[in-house]
Amino acid sequence: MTDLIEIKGVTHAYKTPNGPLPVLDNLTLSVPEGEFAAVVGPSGCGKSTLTRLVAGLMKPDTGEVWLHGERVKSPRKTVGMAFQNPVMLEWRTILQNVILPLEIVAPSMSQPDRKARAMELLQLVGLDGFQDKRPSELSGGMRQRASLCRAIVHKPDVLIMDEPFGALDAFTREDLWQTMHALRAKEPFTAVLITHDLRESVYLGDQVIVLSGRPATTQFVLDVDYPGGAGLRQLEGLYTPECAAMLATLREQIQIAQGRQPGPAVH
Ligand SMILES: Nc1ncnc2c1ncn2[C@@H]1O[C@H](COP(=O)(O)OP(=O)(O)OP(=O)(O)O)[C@@H](O)[C@H]1O
Repeated sequence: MTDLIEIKGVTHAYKTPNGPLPVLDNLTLSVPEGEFAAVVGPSGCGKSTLTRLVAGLMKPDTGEVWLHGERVKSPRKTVGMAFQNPVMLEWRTILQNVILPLEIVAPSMSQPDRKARAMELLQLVGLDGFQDKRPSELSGGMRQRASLCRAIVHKPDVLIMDEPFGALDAFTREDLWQTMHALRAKEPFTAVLITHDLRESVYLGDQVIVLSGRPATTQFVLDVDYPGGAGLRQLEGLYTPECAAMLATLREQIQIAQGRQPGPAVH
């Protein structure tokens, strides 16, 4: 499998009134095409900075970011993004919000084709019937579903998600995890997910990348061998000894990243 995202020896420091704040330190990682990478690490270690670099929203001080064999030097249209608080335009309907990236990336696409594409995704995430509502008429979970549709409507090379489920209650979050798997089964994409939730990282990730404390570097990579084999992952798999062992390993790595002695694992 070829690597779709390649981050090679990236170092970055923010300029602050108190001097440079080193955030990334010689960070190297790669995500093969079609894979889902979950990124975890201590709070403030530089995870969001990493997503901005991949999207081309900022340039690293040193090192290189490559996407699909091209060096990233400016914002990329071929990247879809979803955040914790989806920014939806209230004067547009849900359908019009989902269509928005197509208006920018595919201006020659006909209106009926745009609508058909958006409706296909809205149906897939269980939002058919809500396409004419305004964002404020939907629950937080529904808005996040619509935001995921908007992030992939233009078939981006890579979907970057920064804590997209962080503000949702536990049950809604689990529903969204399953929706994410359903979306990937329908149209595979390469994804980078920033999360603080280790269960989420294991349920969704093909690999879980643990970043060290700031300035972040790649401390550990877990290849997820999710119980149940190929096919849609079942939530029940999270309660198996295999998953418990993976979660214990990740928990230990996070403690190391936080500069703490790993404590006993709780199963
Ligand atoms: N534009 C900026 N200018 C100066 N400092 C910044 C800027 N953006 C982020 N920082 C600082 O850089 C560090 C890393 O920020 P970043 O948001 O990448 O971390 P994070 O791992 O995503 O954090 P969290 O886990 O809390 O979401 C933080 O200390 C933050 O305060």
